[in-house]
Amino acid sequence: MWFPSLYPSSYTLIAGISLVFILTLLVKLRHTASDVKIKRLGGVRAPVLAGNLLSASKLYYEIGKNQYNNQLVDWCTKQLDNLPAGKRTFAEFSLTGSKRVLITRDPEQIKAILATNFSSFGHGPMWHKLWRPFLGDGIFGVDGQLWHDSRSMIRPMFARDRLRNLAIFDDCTGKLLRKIPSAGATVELKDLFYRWALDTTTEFLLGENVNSLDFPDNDVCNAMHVAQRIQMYIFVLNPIAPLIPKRDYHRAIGRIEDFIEPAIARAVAIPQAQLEELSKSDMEFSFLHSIARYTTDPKVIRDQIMSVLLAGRDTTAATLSWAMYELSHYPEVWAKLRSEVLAALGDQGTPTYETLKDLKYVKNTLNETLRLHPAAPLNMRQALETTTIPGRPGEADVVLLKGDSVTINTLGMHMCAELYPPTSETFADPRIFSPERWESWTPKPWTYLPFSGGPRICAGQNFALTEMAFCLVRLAQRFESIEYRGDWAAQRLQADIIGTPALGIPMALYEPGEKADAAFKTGVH
Ligand code: HEM
Repeated sequence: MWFPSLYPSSYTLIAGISLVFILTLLVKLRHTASDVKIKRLGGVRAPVLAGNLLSASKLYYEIGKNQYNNQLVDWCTKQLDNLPAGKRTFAEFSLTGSKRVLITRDPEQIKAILATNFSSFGHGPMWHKLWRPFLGDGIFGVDGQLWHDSRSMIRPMFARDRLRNLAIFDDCTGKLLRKIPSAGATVELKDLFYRWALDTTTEFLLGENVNSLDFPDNDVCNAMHVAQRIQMYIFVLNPIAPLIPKRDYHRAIGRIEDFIEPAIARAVAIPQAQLEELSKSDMEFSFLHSIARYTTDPKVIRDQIMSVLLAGRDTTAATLSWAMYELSHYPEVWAKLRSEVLAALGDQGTPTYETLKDLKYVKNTLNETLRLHPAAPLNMRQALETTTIPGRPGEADVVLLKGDSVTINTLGMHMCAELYPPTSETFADPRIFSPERWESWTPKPWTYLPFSGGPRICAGQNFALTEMAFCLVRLAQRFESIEYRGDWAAQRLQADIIGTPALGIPMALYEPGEKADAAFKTGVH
C-alpha cells in the first residue's frame, strides 16, 4: 500500500537532485567561460567571495538579512576586511557564474569607473528597469545620450548662486526653528530635518511646497518614505524583485505624482515668451519653469522632477541629522562653530552666499560629517561593455565583462586607515569626528567622494552645501548648547537609498540662559 506514495516522492527527490546538479554544472560552466574571457583579455578576476549556487545563495540571504537589520554597509565593508592582508580593497561574487558583482573601495578603481573609463560604465539597463516606475527616464535612471540630455536640462538651475534659493532656505529654516520646543524638551530632530528638506526641495523644484513642517502627517511625505523603502528592497534583492509585493510602492508613487502633476500642467501652459521673461527674474523663476523651456512633455518633466526630488531631499536631511548627532557629542566643537557664526552674523543676521563661504569651521564641520556619514554610502554602476580597471599596484588589471555590476563602497573607503596620515596632534584618529583635521589636511584625490566624482558628480553639490550651511548657521545662532537624548553609542546606519541614523536624533536644544529642566526629559515633541 505504501509503494504508490513512495514513487512520486522518489521521483521528486531525483528530479530535485538532478536540477541542483544541472544548475551547479551550469554555474560552473559559466564561471569557466568567464575565466576564459578574462584570461584572453590579459587581466584577472577579483578575489571571489562566493562563486557557486550554494555560497552565493547564502550571500544573497545575508544581503537581505543585513539590509533588514540596517547593517548592509557594515556587512559590505566586513566582506573586504575579512580578505587576506594586502588584498582588502575589492572582491567579487556571483549567483549564476556570469553577471558578477564587484565590491570596491579602491580609489584607483573608483577613479577609472567614475571618470577615466566613464563611458564603459553606467547605472545600466537593469537599474533603469528596476527604478523605472519611480524615476522613469529622469537623470538618475538613465545613461548615455538620455543622461547627457537630462544633465543639460537641469544644469542651468545649479550653475549659479540664485537669490531665490536663499529666500527658500530662509523661509523653510525659519519654520523648522519654530518647531523646536523650548529648553529641555526632547525633539526628534531627524524627523524635522526630513520635513524641512522635503519642503525646501519641493519649493525649489515646483515653486510651491508640501508644507510637511506644518502638517507632519502629510501623505506626500509618507509616500516618499514608502516608495523609497520598497525601492531599496527591489534594488538590493533584484534577482527576486518580481516576488516583492509592489501594491504600496505603486500607490505611493501615484500619490507623489498627484502632487507634482498639477504644477507641471500649470508650467507647460505658460507661453515660451513669458517663460523667457520669467527667466530674467532671479526670484520668480523655478526649476520647473527652467525645464519647461526645454520641453513641454509632462512625462519628461515629471521624470526629472522625481529624480531631483529623490536626489535632493533625503541627502541633506540625513547629513544634517548626522551633523547634529556628532555635534551633540562634542560640546567644544559646537561652541567653536557657534562662536564663528556669531562673530560673522550675530544672533540675528541673515546668511548670504558671501558670509556662508567665509565660515570655514561650518564648512569643515559639514565636510567631516560627509566623510564619516556620506549620504550615499554605497554607489552602483554596471559595466556597459567589457573593460578593465586597475588591479593591485604592480599586478594585472581586473577585467569586468559586459553586464557585471560594481558596488562602490564609498563609506568603506572613507574608513580606510591607510588612506589617511598617521594620527597626530593635528590629525585625530580617522574614525573620530574632528572638523579640525580639515584645517591642515586635504584628502588625496579620489579618496573622499561624498558627492561622487567624474561627469556624474552630484549636480546639486553647491546647492546642498549652501542649504545645509544655512540651516546649521541658524541653529547655531539660536542655540547655545545641544544635548543628545538617546543612547548615542547605540546609533546605527540605516541604509535606505540614502544612509540615515536608524535610531533617529532625539535632542534637546538650549537658548542662552536656558537650563536643563528634568521635568522635560521625557516624551518626544
Ligand atoms: C548632502 C547632500 C548630497 C549628497 C551627499 C549628494 C550625493 C550625490 C551622489 C553621491 C551622487 C551620485 C549618484 C550616482 O552616481 O549614482 C549624486 C547625484 C546627484 N545629485 Fe546629489 N547629493 C546631495 C544633495 C543633492 C541636492 C540637494 C540635489 C538637488 C537639489 C542633488 C542633485 C543630484 C542630481 C541631479 C544627481 C544626479 C547627477 C547625474 O547623474 O548626473 N543632490 N548626489
